[in-house]
Amino acid sequence: MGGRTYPVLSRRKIEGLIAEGRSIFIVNQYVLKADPWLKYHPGGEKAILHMVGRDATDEVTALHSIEAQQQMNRYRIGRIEGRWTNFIPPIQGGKFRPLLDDEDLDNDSGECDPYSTETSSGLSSRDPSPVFDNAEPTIRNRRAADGVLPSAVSTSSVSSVEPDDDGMSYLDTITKEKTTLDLEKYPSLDFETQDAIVAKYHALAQRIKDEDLYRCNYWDYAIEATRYSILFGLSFLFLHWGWYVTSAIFLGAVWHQLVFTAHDAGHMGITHDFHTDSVIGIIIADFLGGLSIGWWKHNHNVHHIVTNAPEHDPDIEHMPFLAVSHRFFQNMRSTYYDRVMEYDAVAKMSLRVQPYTYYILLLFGRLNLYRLSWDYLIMGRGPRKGPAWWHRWLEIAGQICFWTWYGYGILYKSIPTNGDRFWFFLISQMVPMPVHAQICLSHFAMSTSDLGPHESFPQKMLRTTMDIDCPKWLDFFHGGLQFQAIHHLFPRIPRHNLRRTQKLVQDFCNEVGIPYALYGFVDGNKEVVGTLAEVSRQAAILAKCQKVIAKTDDPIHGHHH
Ligand code: HEM
Repeated sequence: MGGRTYPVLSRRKIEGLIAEGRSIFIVNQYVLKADPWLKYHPGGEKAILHMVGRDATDEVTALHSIEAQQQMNRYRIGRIEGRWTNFIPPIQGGKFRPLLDDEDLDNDSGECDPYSTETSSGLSSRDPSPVFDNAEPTIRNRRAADGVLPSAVSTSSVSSVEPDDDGMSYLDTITKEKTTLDLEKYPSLDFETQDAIVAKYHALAQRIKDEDLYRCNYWDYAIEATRYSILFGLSFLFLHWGWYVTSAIFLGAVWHQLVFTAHDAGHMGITHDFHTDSVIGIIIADFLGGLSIGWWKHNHNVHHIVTNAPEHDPDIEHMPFLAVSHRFFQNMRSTYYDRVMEYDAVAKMSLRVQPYTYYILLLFGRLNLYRLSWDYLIMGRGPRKGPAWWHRWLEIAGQICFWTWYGYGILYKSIPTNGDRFWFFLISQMVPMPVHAQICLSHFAMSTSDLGPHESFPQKMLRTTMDIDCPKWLDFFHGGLQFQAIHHLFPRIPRHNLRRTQKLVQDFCNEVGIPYALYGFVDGNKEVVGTLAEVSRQAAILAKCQKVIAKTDDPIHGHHH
């Protein structure tokens, strides 16, 4: 296929194809159409849909093996000339104008004015829809690029807002304030700055390759396996002796540790071979832990692409129990779950107390994961065709195996009384709680603002993710999640190489002027609880606004001054 030449496709043509429902994105200046592949994609449909209309080069390179990238070449339908200006993908609400039969496409060379407030493909005089949603963030970026803030808002206080409507202007003000803070803190979104960041990110990727940081040292996993075996062994020994609580604690500790290796395997970060790492992941997650790695990957793949976007990232969608952004007060529609996340009475009550209930909820996190795993496997939400078709069946076998050894073997056969069974179950399920806290820690306190489609992949990852500073000897406890920002930049780097990668990433951040968020474990937790408390306060203010409106609107009790 190497020698094949592809036609240059104009921006207008690409827009028209997307308007027809085609899944088109750009990789290394080639135009790819993934329609026939969507059903087969091991990364799930949504991962691709979030890249439609965008230059996906960095996301695709970060998340795929070389073989997968070669396989992708089959879907090339053309190429582009010049720099691609990202559209907002349809799944994120972007609007695309269909091609008209008599439209003159030759007028469009694919070049565009990035700061045009019209569609950058150049509106034709017969344009059927002069209002073009995809232009909106361009307007915002123009302001950002000019150093003018998105709107004249003060960054000092949110409580000064008049409760003049149903509270929506209050929420808008917070959104603008948060966006303004990000625009001040992070490099400008103009093309020149973002392109320079991307060029340095590519240089960083090359350095990482040159230093052989993708090579997994299997001895590191021999140490992991030894640790897991000792913990498992102790759990069974204490079970045998009738020390049920102690046994449950050790079993919970194994699960806490196993999650990290399942995460590595899920990212193909161990052998880098899709099938081998998938089997490792299924053995660990399903056979030993009772959780579906397929469910987790389905979720996690999207999370890696639209990190911390309230409408799109399932990892921060925990309504009605928790909200890490005021934007969840707006009955937002989740594109991941395809449903409205209602801000209802239950949500209002839970959010009021969320800084206090946070850790308690995490204690039950694992029970929720069983529910989600079964839903995924029973409903067959994963790929049914393509290279990952058999994962579902191996996972179901894993679930049967898990409930045989854990449910029947331990809970029923080895433990004599119902009381002991209850405590064993509860304690073993709760001990892995720190892993849930560790997962939330990476993102909950970071920005949830949408800076539009022109923000580069590396900047977005670093703006939405934090790392945890810990001494080397504690690395086993954090299991690699302490290097989450680095992991988001390069998801396939083996976990045990992340500490070495950190120095390179720090240099990169200094060079391009992106702050690298690094907190101690305790401080990071304080940030998270602080964010939960802030959102909780915002909910209380909103409720107050709405009460005032309700009163003034009430014809009997209302009193207009
Ligand atoms: C026609 C286009 C595409 C093809 C042929 C393709 C192919 C593949 C293959 C074969 C895998 C399995 C893992 C591997 O071998 O690397 C995979 C995984 C994945 N793909 Fe794609 N892909 C395409 C487009 C995309 C796009 C546009 C995205 C969005 C960034 C994406 C995101 C992912 C993710 C997140 C995974 C899971 C990675 C993991 O398991 O760690 N893919 N893809």
